[in-house]
Amino acid sequence: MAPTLSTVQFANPAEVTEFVVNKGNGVKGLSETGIKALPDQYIQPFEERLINKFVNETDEAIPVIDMSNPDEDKVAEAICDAAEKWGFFQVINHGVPLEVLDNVKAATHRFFNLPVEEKSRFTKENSLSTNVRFGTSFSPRAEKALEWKDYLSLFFVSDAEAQQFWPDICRNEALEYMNKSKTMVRKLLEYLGKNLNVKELDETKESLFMGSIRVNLNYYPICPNPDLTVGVGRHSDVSALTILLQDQIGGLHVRSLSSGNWVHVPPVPGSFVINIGDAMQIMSNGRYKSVEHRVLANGSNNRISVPIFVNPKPESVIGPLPEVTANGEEPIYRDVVYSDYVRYFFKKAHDGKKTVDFAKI
Ligand SMILES: COc1cc(/C=C/C(=O)SCCNC(=O)CCNC(=O)[C@H](O)C(C)(C)COP(=O)(O)OP(=O)(O)OC[C@H]2O[C@@H](n3cnc4c(N)ncnc43)[C@H](O)[C@@H]2OP(=O)(O)O)ccc1O
Ligand SMILES: O=C(O)CCC(=O)C(=O)O
Ligand SMILES: [Fe+2]
Repeated sequence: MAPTLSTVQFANPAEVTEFVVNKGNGVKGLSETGIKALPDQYIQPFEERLINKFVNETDEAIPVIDMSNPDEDKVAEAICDAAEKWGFFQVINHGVPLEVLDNVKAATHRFFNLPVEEKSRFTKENSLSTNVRFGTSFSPRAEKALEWKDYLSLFFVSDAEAQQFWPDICRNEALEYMNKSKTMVRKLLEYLGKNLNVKELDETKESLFMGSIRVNLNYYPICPNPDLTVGVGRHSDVSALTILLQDQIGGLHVRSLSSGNWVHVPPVPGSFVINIGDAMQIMSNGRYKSVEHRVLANGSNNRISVPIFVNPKPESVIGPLPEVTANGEEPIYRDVVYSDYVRYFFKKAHDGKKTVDFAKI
C-alpha cells in the first residue's frame, strides 16, 4: 500500500525528491498521499505552461487513417503525406487484436499498482538488467523542473532476457503487444521507405528502421495543480517511428507544423497514434518530420499510455539515406552513431526539437 497523508509529511522540497525519486515512490506515490499542492520542483516555467492559450482555437486535427485495406495506394499516400505534413497520425483497423491492447493496458495498471518495494526492484540502482528501468519524470538529475510521470522502460534484447529480467506482472502482455504490432510496423515502414525510393525492407533497411525496440509503460497520476506542471514536456522522439497506445483520458498535444498551434490528439478507441521520430527525420533528410509533442497533467483522472519506440540498432550509423541523396539533394544531417544520439537525448531535460541539432551539418 502507498503511504497516506497521515503517515507522510514533507518538511522541504528535498524530502519530496527523496520520497519520489530516490525511494521509488514516484509521482503516483506522491499523488496517493493526498498532497493538496504541487511541490515547488514540479512548477514549470511560465512559458511551458501556456499551452491552453493555443489549444482548441482551430479546427486542426491530425489525420485518422483507416488501414482496413492496407494494400490500397491511397493508404500509403495518406501515411506518407501525414508523415511529411504532420509527423503524426492515428491508424484504425490496423490488424492488431484489440484484446492485445486491452491486455497491455491492464498489465500497465497492474505494474504501477504494485507496492513500492516491488516496483523499486526495477529502478536504475536496483534493476538486474540495464534494459529494464522503472523511473519518474524524464531525466531528474538534469531537469530544473520535474515532470508528473512515472514509467517502466523495457528494451528488448531477446526472449530469454525478457523472461529473466522483465517484471512478471506485465512481461507476457508487453511482449505480445510488441510482437503482434510488428506486421503493422513493417507495413508502415515499407510505405514510408518506398516514398523515399527504398525498394524493399531488406535486412539492412530492417536493421536501420526497426533494429531495436523499446516498450515504455507510462503512468500519469492525478495532479493537485495540473496547470502549473506537465505530464511530459515538449520533445520529439529519438526513434525511427513510435506507435502509441493511449487510454480514454486524453492529454497528448502535438505542435502543428503549419500553424504552430498545439493540437489535441483525441483518444480514438482501438487506434494507435503513430509518430515519426528524429532517426527517420535524419534518414529521410528532413522529408519526414519528427514533431514536438507534450502531455498535460490531469487534475481528476489517472492516465496511462504505452509507446513502442521502433529504432535503429544502437550501433547503427544513421544519416540521410543514399536513396534520398542520389538525385543530388544536399544532405542536411551528418552521419551519427545512433547510441551517441540517444545518449545525448537522455542526458538533458526535454527541450523541444533541440536534440536533432546534434546531427545537423
Ligand atoms: C522516459 O521518458 C521518455 C522517454 C522517451 C523516449 C523516446 C524514445 O524515442 S526511446 C528510444 C530510444 N532508443 C533506444 O533505446 C535504442 C537505442 N538504445 C541505446 O542506444 C542505449 O540503450 C542507450 C539508451 C544509449 C543507453 O545506453 P547506455 O549508455 O549503456 O546506458 P545508460 O548509461 O544506462 O544511459 C545513459 C543515460 O540515459 C538515461 N537513460 C537510459 N535509458 C533510459 C530510459 N529508458 N529512460 C530514461 N532515461 C534513460 C540514463 O538515466 C543515463 O543517464 P544517467 O544520468 O542516469 O547516467 C521520450 C519521452 C519521455 O518522457
Ligand atoms: O503519453 C503520451 O501520450 C505520450 C508519451 C510520449 O510522448 C513519450 O513517451 O515519448
Ligand atoms: Fe514522445
